[in-house]
Amino acid sequence: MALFCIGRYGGEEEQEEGPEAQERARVLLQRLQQQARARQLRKQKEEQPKGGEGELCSAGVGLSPGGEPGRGKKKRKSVTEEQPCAPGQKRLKKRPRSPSEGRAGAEGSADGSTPSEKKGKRRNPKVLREGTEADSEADIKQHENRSNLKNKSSKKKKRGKETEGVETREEESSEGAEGNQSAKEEPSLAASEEEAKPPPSSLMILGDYDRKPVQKVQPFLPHWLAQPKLVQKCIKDNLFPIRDVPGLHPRLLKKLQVNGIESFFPVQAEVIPAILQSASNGYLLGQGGYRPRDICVSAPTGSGKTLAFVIPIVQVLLDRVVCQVRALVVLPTKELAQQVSKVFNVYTDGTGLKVVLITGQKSFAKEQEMLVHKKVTGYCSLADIVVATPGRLTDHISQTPGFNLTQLRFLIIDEADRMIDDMHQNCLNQIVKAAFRVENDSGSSMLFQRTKPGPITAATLISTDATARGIDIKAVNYVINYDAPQFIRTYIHRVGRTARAGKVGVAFSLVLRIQERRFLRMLKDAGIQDIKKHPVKGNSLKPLVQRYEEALCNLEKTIKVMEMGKEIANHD
Ligand SMILES: Nc1ncnc2c1ncn2[C@@H]1O[C@H](COP(=O)(O)OP(=O)(O)OP(=O)(O)O)[C@@H](O)[C@H]1O
Repeated sequence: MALFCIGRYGGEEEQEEGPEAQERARVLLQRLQQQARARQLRKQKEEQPKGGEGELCSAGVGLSPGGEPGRGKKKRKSVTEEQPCAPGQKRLKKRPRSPSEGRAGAEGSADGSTPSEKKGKRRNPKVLREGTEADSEADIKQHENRSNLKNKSSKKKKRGKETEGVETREEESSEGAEGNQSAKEEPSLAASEEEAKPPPSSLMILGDYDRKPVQKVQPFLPHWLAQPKLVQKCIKDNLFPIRDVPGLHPRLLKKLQVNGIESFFPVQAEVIPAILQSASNGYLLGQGGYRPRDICVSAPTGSGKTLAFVIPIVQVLLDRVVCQVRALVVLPTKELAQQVSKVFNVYTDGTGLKVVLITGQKSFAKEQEMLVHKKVTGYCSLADIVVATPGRLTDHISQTPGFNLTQLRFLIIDEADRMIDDMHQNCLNQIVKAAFRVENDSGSSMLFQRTKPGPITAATLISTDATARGIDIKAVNYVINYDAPQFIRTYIHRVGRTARAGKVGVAFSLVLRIQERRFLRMLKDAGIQDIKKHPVKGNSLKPLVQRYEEALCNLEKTIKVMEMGKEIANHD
């Protein structure tokens, strides 16, 4: 600010006042310089007995916080080296000057004052400086001391700044020369200020390095998550006759009936019309012509989530003309993908829509043949609906020429929570990237979270946690947890293999006495009641040990046979 004032007053007043003003300026300038020298001597005297430590402290004040040691030293250098330099003079020529300017500049130099230094200091954005050049000299020394210390620890940093420093120096030097001229141009103002109150030798730190309080990000739940549409949990009491659901295609109504479905479950009654509504005019559009809504569904295991997306997808694609991948369902395991593709096959049968399953159960080349066909005119899709596991899908995205997801209308991430748990995010990113490439702007995505099977023997499903989710096997009446699940989620996915689709089922959990308390508390916290305790005496289990071991041997053999069967299928 002070610098600005000096510059603004330059020239004109002096021209008006003529030689008198010039003389006055010269005298005042001399007085200023004397004062500065006196102050410098005083300071040196004061500082001498204190030794190095004291100097460093004061240098700390002189420097802006986080000081720029390299720059401080450079400035000093630039002052002596660049004082007479041309750029400053060139700039001086640019605007009209009073005759006094030249003299004042010459005087400044003669007395060892360093215009660029003065101006450089004043223009330091971090420090508002009001001292005289003597202060500047002292400060520069302090800068140097400090920079010497800092340089040891930050040589690299300094090197980086040197180039920057050179530029700054040049600029400061030229500006400094100008500033010096201006300072001399306005002796009366400077002098009167100087006399009224001696220039403070201290520096004012503006504090631009002060730590600003980090704003706390308030947790925010989007509306759809904060206020979800709740659906009835109890299936049996909340059935919706399929004819009452608006907008259902007669063809699908018939198919549903043929497959023994007369009523929709609550989640279906909610989701099916919502998706159909977005496609009511043949295009996928949301309300008011906006992008169709994304839907996130979280419903209990066995509540009918598969049909909730299969039915509307098939209906929307019924009228498609060209075969293109328009629906993609991604599931974490082959078994789940197989299960879902079967349901699609049931409802697309006789419609011309093609469903392709890509899970790695077949060879990569075979899957490529199922997905695309190469013609003279280019590739054409052989799939309308792709049901896939993430790994294989991403392989096709990157390696199958002609496999194109840009016409996608529906992206279903089934078992979304698990996909995230299992670190499939990277695959998801690639899928979404491919699906939402520029051409596709009207995509809609859905997240379905469901609750997987392992080796199945004739009548018993023996499942690990890794295979306990989502698999739908008809008429499973009992689930036996032969160890206590650690987490409620694991428990729910395991027991969810029974009591599906509103039916009843029973789950047994074998729990050691030491595990009992924790297990019961976990169920209670989850609101699971109706638990009956059946104490089993250790002795009564002994006769069963042999049978149990035999069963394990049989299981091992069965798994081997199944693995061999899969390998043969892969080679076909
Ligand atoms: N409206 C319906 N009427 C009769 N049965 C139905 C109906 N909808 C679905 N089902 C049957 O209910 C069972 C469970 O359905 P589904 O597998 O879709 O459940 P889910 O919610 O996906 O379960 P999970 O989360 O465990 O995968 C299936 O056998 C399915 O055929």
